[in-house]
Amino acid sequence: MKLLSNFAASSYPIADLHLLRDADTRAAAALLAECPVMQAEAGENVSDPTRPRLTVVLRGTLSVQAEGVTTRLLPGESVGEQSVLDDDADPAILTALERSELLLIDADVAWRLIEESDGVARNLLRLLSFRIRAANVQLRKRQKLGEFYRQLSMNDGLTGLHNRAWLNDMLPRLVGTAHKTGKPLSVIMLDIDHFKRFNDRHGHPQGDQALRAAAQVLASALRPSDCAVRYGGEELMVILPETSGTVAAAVAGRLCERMRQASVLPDAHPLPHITASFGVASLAPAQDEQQLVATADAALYRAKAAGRDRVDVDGSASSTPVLPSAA
Ligand SMILES: Nc1nc2c(ncn2[C@@H]2O[C@H](COP(=O)(O)OP(=O)(O)OP(=O)(O)O)[C@@H](O)[C@H]2O)c(=O)[nH]1
Repeated sequence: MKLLSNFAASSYPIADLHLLRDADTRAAAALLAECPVMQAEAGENVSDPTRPRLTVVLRGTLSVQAEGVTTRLLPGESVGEQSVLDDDADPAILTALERSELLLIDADVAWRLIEESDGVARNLLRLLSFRIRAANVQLRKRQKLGEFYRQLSMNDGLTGLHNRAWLNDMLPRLVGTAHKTGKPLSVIMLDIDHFKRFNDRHGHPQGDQALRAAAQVLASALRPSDCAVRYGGEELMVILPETSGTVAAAVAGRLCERMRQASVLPDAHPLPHITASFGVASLAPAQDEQQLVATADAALYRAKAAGRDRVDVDGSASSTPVLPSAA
């Protein structure tokens, strides 16, 4: 930066400085008289990381970069108020966006301006209050964005169901709650039958469509307290809090039947259908979430081995084929 003059020798009126509006102009002029007026070139960094001070834009534009947010200062506006109040150097990066003229006010002069003029103190409070509001708005926006991305990262892009990351986060909590409250917790693992064959016959995009249809069957058949998860590939899972094994088996039977009836590719002739195999397990005393999933997986394996398109309930003697409904 190049020194142009001191403020007394410059032609800038005090009334143009926002911070000094309604201040006692004569007293302010006396205090500011020796403060330097500097010239900065476009792109020049004009921050001072060593000491607190006020920087007032007299001409040109200044960019202020702080905590990931960039703002522009126009003539009359200032930066560094908080650094003066904190008695600490301003961490913001100040860059001239064009050839600019700046008034630099050291912290001790800034304090005397505040102490000697109610107007300056009032302007400062207004300015800080405005900045707090702006910072709060930014914070709320970031929180919303963060929540949006968190939701996104917890959902499977293809089916819209919860994904494995969600499961890894939620299932231990649900298991913990079930053990603590003594209420039952059941899970259903299901896997689309012969899905490789479906893909080979109809194509991978149609396979994706079948997966979406299967997810839709789950989403439309469950209570709001139940959760459907894409466990991986063509394997899905349903979590049923406060649900006994008997009820979960009935739910699985209903899902098995609806899966068979689901309209997968409505425009295809003949209409392709999917079936799925289901394994049901309920949380046993002292069981953790991994053991619960492994138990449901074992039941699913038995349902596959027994002929697919059926439900196997852990602890029951055999897997149950679900008969087509009369309708
Ligand atoms: N279209 C599509 N296919 C997938 C996706 N994820 C996994 N698959 C396919 O699912 C098929 C699973 O095949 P397998 O594990 O052999 O099982 P399967 O053919 O369903 O046979 P069973 O489970 O024994 O009835 C593979 O061909 C995978 O490519 C997906 O996101 N989209």
